[in-house]
Amino acid sequence: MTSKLTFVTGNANKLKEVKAILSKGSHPIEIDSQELDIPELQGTTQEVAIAKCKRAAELLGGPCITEDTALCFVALKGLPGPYIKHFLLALGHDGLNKMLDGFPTREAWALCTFAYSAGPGTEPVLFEGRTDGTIVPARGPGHFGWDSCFEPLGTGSTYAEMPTDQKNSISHRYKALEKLREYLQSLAT
Ligand SMILES: O=c1[nH]c(=O)c2ncn([C@@H]3O[C@H](COP(=O)(O)OP(=O)(O)OP(=O)(O)O)[C@@H](O)[C@H]3O)c2[nH]1
Ligand SMILES: [Mg+2]
Repeated sequence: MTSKLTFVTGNANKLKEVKAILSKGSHPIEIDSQELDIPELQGTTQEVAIAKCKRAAELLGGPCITEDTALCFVALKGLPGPYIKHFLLALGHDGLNKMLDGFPTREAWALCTFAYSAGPGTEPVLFEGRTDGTIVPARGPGHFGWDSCFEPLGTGSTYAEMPTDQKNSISHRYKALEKLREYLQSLAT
């Protein structure tokens, strides 16, 4: 990939993880970032991702990637999903836990949806990554969203308690980015 790929996001924590993940591996990818204020559609995670990426490419006038993260509760049939940002802001970690009191399961999955646009007027391509886990009372530093109350299956730690490299090797974001990396490599060959 000659010119750097632009990641349109307003989230510094996401950007840090995306740079760390894409800089590794046999075909490292360097990215630039642009913070554009793009209204987020209501709809499925795929609809939200496609609409955001289309708008980002139009505003940029060129190719870009965007990312949407959803935190989906099994007991709530996948909600809050792409609306987790608003639930977290309103309820905090305790509130997210309390939402599940009285339900038979505290299982959840983190879903990351990257969208790649080749430029304005083109249909974005989606790459999804999913990590299953459980919603738990917050443990670990609280500097990234709901990381401290999501415990990936079989790890015994929340994302927040994990060393960065460990999270970046099992996360929803890592899984989605590996699919995006493969796709970008196929474009380059
Ligand atoms: O604990 C976390 N671990 C993660 O790995 C993670 N990835 C995203 N998030 C948060 O979940 C919401 C998604 O909303 P989101 O995808 O629209 O992000 P955003 O609006 O912050 O950025 P962007 O849309 O400009 O890219 C936002 O509150 C993000 O902070 C995470 N929280
Ligand atoms: Mg957003």
